[in-house]
Amino acid sequence: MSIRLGTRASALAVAQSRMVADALSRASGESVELVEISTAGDRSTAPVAQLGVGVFVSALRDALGAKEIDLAVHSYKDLPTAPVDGLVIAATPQREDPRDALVARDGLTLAELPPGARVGTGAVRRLAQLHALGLPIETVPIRGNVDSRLRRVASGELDAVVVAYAGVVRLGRADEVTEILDPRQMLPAPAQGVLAVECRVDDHDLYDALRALDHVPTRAAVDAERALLATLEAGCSAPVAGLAEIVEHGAAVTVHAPAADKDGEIYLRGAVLSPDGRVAFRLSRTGTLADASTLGRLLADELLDAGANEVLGVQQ
Ligand SMILES: NCc1[nH]cc(CCC(=O)O)c1CC(=O)O
Repeated sequence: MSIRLGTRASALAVAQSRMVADALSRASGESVELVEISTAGDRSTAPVAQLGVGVFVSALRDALGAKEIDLAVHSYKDLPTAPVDGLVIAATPQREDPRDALVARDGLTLAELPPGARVGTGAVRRLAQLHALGLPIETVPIRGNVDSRLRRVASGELDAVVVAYAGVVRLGRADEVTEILDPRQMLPAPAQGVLAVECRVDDHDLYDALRALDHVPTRAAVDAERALLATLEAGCSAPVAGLAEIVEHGAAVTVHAPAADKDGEIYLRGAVLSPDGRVAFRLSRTGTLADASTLGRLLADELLDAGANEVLGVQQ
């Protein structure tokens, strides 16, 4: 019998799941079949901020718990920060480029967009950072799968959209990107570009097979970014961004390429903004790969002390 991998049905989710299925069958010698599962996030057209965290993952986790599937592949950034009883993230494969990207008409970059240009994005984090740039553009809240968002530019309805570069790459459409956004302008979401491969805690054979797909520096970066998010989250849905990079030979490099050892250094940036982008707190800190979660918590505490607690509505 083959291993059943549960996935959302979107083109991006299926592309990501195929990558994991291929890697797992190479590592284990077993065959892996994809099982498409519809989630509340796929069925509803309401804004994600309104539907709540986890709308893309609950149905997959239910199917995993009920043994209808053996593993689930998620976009890590879609996972709520709370762990789930009985399930474990067995692997975080090597990260894709975590930055955000602009897909604009006529090859335009952000700076080249004319006054009044309509730029679509659904994420409060992206809207706030776009506003903070002070460009004469109009932001348009949109949602939907990456392919349907790109279509709004092709159809002329929008001048541009901001999407995760990783998603466009995995769909094989990187050539449509007109600018990769510098994290100094647009800090990505914690865990953007990372896949979470989840199985049942007591499924030891599968867990062991999946461990072979885990990428240590990616896991450390995610631990730092997610600890930052979890510490800041305390009862809020304000725009929060975070990016951990590995320091190699004195330079910070995005985790997607190099390997690194546990003694290596990690550089974490964090940002908290008001939804209109008028107030922004941006701080960074370095730590070791082995202590990645501590680094995330410490940076979150610094952001809160600097005043982010007021934007977030957290009582300190
Ligand atoms: N629910 C949105 C979502 N979740 C994961 C990705 C992209 C892939 C990734 O970050 O791993 C996207 C699309 C986007 O943000 O543009």
